[in-house]
Amino acid sequence: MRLATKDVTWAVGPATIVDGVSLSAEPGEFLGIIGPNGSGKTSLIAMLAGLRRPRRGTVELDGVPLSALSRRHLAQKLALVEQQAETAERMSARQAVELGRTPYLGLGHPWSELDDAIVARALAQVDMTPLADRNWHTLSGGERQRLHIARALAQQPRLLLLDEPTNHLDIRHQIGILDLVRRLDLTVIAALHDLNHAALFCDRIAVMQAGRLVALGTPVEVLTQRLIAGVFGVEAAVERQENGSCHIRFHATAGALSG
Ligand SMILES: Nc1ncnc2c1ncn2[C@@H]1O[C@H](COP(=O)(O)OP(=O)(O)OP(=O)(O)O)[C@@H](O)[C@H]1O
Repeated sequence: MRLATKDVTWAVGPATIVDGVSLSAEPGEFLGIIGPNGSGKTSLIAMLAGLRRPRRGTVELDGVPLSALSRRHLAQKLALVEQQAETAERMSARQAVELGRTPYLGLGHPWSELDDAIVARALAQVDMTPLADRNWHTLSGGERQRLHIARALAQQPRLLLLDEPTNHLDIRHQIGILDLVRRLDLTVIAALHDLNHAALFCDRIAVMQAGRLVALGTPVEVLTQRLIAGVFGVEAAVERQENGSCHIRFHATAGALSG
């Protein structure tokens, strides 16, 4: 499934938060979005998910404007894992994942064994089967994050939007989740903070700075010493890997936060 934006802009009062971004994610592609805190990644993802209406510009799924799709239809195509999604409900881990089946249920479509199987598979994919009956409120931040991802997988979308999906995860699960979503036959768009994860897993990377898209290309094209210094304000050496990817080595700089 292809998702494309044209000139999307979002503003709060006079402050432009996302400024004229045009990009596309092609079917099966893993597109990373990187950029400093406050550069507009979450705001852009909210527009890509149809949660926020652009003040200007369009977002299209396979050529159809998001605004033309019903919420139910959109939820069967596209799943979002938000950065800080919480639930106040008392529910088990499994019940949290079962919510992913909501867009498929209704009159004439009651819960079935197939739904059970899809939920069980999603729990297994994120390594949460052993904790499936635990109460949500007793789970750690990383376990909850993995359940959010399982809920999105249970939604069986064609396109997965992830806002910092590895937040809270230990290194094994960070790599495991990114590897999992890369292998699925899905279009994936993910905001990532770890530039080496972006280099390792993304087909292409979009770079946001102060609301604007300032670079878009393969990891090797985008992750240059110059771009990292210009956008993130840190010194780094970029090493080319034998497999064609790159690895970034950051230099500790005294007073990096003092501007
Ligand atoms: N509803 C809002 N009202 C006012 N300002 C907002 C609102 N939503 C976002 N912003 C501002 O817009 C800017 C972009 O925020 P956004 O959350 O999109 O950035 P981000 O790149 O995802 O940041 P982070 O890496 O910290 O998650 C920030 O300066 C934020 O304070």
